[in-house]
Amino acid sequence: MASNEPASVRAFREWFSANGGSIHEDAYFEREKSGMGVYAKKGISNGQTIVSCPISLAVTDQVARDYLVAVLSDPHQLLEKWSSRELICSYIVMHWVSQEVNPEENGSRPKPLHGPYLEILPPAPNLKTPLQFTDAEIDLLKGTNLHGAALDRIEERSKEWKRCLSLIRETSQKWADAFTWERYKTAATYLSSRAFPSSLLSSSPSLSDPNSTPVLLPGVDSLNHSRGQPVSWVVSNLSNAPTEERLAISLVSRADIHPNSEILNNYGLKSNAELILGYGFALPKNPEDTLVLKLGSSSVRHEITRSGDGIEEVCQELALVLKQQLAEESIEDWDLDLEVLDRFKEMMEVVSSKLYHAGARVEEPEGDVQADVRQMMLTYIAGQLDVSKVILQSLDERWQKALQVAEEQGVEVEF
Ligand SMILES: C[S@@+](CC[C@H](N)C(=O)[O-])C[C@H]1O[C@@H](n2cnc3c(N)ncnc32)[C@H](O)[C@@H]1O
Repeated sequence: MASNEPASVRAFREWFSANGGSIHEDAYFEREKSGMGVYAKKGISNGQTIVSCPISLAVTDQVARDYLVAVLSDPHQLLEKWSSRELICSYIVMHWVSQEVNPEENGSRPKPLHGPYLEILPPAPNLKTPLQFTDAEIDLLKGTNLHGAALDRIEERSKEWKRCLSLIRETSQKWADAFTWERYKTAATYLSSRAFPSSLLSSSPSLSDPNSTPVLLPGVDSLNHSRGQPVSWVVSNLSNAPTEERLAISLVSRADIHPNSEILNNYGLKSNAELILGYGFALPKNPEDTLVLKLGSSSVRHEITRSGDGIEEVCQELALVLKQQLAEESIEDWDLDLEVLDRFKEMMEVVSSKLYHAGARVEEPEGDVQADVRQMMLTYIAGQLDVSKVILQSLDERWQKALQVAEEQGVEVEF
């Protein structure tokens, strides 16, 4: 219950309410493996606000830029070129840096503002995205699409960290020494696993604004995900004043919550690849799983779903490739279909075999592999294999149809 909450949560609650935030009186935080979970002391009825965060408490790229401009020497030109992620990650890391490095070194520089919020976030060892994977864990992904995606993610973040570090070093070598890769990875994981789109924070909120940037909303981001959980994110005016600064974003439950059950959010429909890369967890039998296929040197990326959407587009691309290879030669439609299906099947046999091998390696891993990471990978690979089975089954059905068409045209196809 609230009185048994960890000291960090009590300090967060104090900071949050002193700055205009509010948390439902029957909601309490409990420490768990992934960080915190939020639970209901008593039943909470449909339509009630669970948590409300004023926009003035949000961690935006503007808040981060203002702080960095104030503390770094001559930062203007460089900071202009930083992405929202670089700004926010650096701002987060500077909380730890400025706390650790001699206060005299910091002089009269302003302090970052979100300390009590960062204190309730999961510590680095509890984070499980590929940024935290050991080499052995990354290697286990070989043969899956996630292997390349994980390596790309690590490389991109590492480049960002080096760029940010070089500017920090111009101000203070001690700061630069404390501005570590480990800390930058932690900040980047906080951002990928908790950010909301900035387009939500307007008096006319939207989820599909291409200019949207990531924003952290303390408190609102404390709820775990449940697929399909009915919730609303509501933008309201705290004081009836028509200024954006007085806006707050609230999470409202759209279902009755039973006593002692977890209060959940809904992060939207995401595949396990997306959940692992950004959040560090996977959902068993996730209906949003897709298998990504690319043909040879083609740049087209096909995402095949569990219901087989996307298979037809791969067939069409293969047919185009085959027609180009045949040049002037004429070919019956059913014959082209059979060629396409043959090639597609060959490709899927390679994909499935790689996935089976990856699954077998994950079943009996070698080296430094954590049990929960191994389980997450097994869940991901099972989903990839499910989609590849859907594809193979669809190819068999298409094959039978093409044979039937050939037969109707009086052709008996021999193998
Ligand atoms: C926005 S935070 C949610 C609250 C979080 N548990 C905390 O400590 O603050 C997102 C993180 O919570 C965890 N999480 C959320 N939903 C989950 C779920 N359904 N299964 C496993 N972990 C989940 C993951 O570690 C994820 O990166």
